[in-house]
Amino acid sequence: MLSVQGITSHIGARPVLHGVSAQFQAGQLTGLLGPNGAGKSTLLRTMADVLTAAQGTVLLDGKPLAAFSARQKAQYLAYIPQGQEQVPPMSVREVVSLGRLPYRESTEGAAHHPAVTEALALTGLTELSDRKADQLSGGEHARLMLARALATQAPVLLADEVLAALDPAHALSVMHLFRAVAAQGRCIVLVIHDLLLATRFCDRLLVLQNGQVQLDGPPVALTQGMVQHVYGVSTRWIEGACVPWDIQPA
Ligand SMILES: Nc1ncnc2c1ncn2[C@@H]1O[C@H](COP(=O)(O)OP(=O)(O)OP(=O)(O)O)[C@@H](O)[C@H]1O
Repeated sequence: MLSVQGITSHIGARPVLHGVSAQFQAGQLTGLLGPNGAGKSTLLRTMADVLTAAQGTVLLDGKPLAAFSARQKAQYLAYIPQGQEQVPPMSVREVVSLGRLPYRESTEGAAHHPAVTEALALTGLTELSDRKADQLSGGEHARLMLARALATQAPVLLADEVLAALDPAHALSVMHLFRAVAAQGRCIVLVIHDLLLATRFCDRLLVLQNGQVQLDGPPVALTQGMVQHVYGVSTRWIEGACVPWDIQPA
């Protein structure tokens, strides 16, 4: 559904990605892992067409991104950037309804579109629908951004560290939600630092280090040696999930 071929990126003179290639299938939840500065957000932004690579191609259903109009891309790709985005002084429901913009629905129609109501329910925001969006807590804001992305009904969802502000219950609920959304046939790429949740919930892990792919495979391929090599931490596997255990002595 979505693939990157030989992506090489520079930010200023600094090389960030070096010939990254990968394929992301419909119905698959991929965890994009790697240490701080590895290039995960840069790769995601390139796939979202926010950044243009110096070399390489991003293909959607086999066609280069450039072959799609801006509106087609907005209908096809939902992107949640890293960090807390400033939201307009609108209600939670109205901000989620902005996810319908690529379809040019009327403001009134969009606010009551079934996809908006469903996205609010799936992210546990129904009761906050009428609250001012700029008055939410960090975790509620993260779920709002996810709800707006889900309201697009885009077949590809690119999410950058959406779990960072979530408490354990909401983090688990969002991972279950991603699984359910992937089961509908959507393609999800999630930048994630939580090894336990990544190995427990993702179908596949793509691990970047210094702008290069270190691993592309199922969660079980993330061996203790690989984690030690990439992050410098020791791990234990508990019930099929990789748990960071201690920092390796330098
Ligand atoms: N606007 C920018 N100007 C200069 N350097 C940048 C810029 N954005 C990113 N970089 C650099 O590019 C490299 C990759 O950044 P990127 O945000 O892709 O990493 P990441 O893997 O997402 O990291 P993190 O886990 O910390 O979010 C880093 O060394 C970063 O400092």
